[in-house]
Amino acid sequence: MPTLSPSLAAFLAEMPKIELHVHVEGTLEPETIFALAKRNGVALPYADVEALRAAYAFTDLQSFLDVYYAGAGVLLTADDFHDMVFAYLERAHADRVVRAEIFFDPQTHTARGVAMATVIGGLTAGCAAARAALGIESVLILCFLRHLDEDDALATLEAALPHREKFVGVGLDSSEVGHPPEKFARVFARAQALGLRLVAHAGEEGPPAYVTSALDVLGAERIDHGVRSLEDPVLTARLAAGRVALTVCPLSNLKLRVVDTLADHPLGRMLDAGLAATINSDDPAYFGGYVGQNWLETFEALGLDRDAAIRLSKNAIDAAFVDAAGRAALHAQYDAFVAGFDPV
Ligand SMILES: Nc1ncnc2[nH]cnc12
Ligand SMILES: [Zn+2]
Repeated sequence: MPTLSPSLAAFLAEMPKIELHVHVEGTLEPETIFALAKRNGVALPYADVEALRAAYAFTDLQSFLDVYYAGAGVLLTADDFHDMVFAYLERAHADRVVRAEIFFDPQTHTARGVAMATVIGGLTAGCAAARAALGIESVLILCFLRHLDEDDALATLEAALPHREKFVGVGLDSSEVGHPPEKFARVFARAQALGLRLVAHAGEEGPPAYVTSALDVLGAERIDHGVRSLEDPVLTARLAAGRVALTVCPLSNLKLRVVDTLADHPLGRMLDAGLAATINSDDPAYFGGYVGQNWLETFEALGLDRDAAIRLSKNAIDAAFVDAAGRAALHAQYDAFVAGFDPV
């Protein structure tokens, strides 16, 4: 594997970043899971931290989700949600993340009797605390679990409406294959009518046709993952022409066996095809690295250069759910970094 030049490594480490694809429940570190289990008197199906970590040998998306939902079962109080998102934002800040658009899975919690107000209230307070303490911006995106039925998603959206101002959009995650976007057409139409932004996981394990229907049936503005899009030239041309952002998560794809090695990752080919790809961490506590690590390992494995870093960063700024002034400020901040970067 080629090693990064010290100059490119420093550039990647120090540049301002935007994270558009991170599941807050996927930021729970094993030690935190055990600490919260103790604090809340929740029994875990793992003897200790080592046994839990040993379960992180995933073979596919479902093998990960089974462990991820078990881990999320320790979250009960608003403080738990506050502390989880604050810890993530602290860690992201250390990676020079200036803005994070954070997914949460309310059905994982409401199904266990945790109130929607507890989930959203705790997360919102944690984001506000991180903004005040660190200056990091963040917004929340409510995801529907696609292995559940659409009526459950509709009821979840209604239950969240008293907190409408606390999340900017909705997404679709969990087990992809066998749960096509079409299953969620009504709930996405309802979310759109409410003025919410729309994203969906598609083309992670599922076929390119799921990406097409996420666009056509759900009205998704960004595609989460979308790495299988390249298998369909018509879709690829459409995504490129429309500058549809794809929130790619390389270490996730490696851990969940979407690719055999990072050197096989399609990110470089996606950029060559003109796709508006971005780099993100997905579930960093489970996949061996936060967003900074995703940048470093991917650039090393694929031999990408500084121009690619600038394109990927600009793609993320263009895809962020901010107004025109906010976008201009993010571009200006990034441009100032590039202009002022002092190679080592
Ligand atoms: N990578 C992923 N794909 C689908 N659903 C998820 N939920 C958390 N991480 C996910
Ligand atoms: Zn994801």
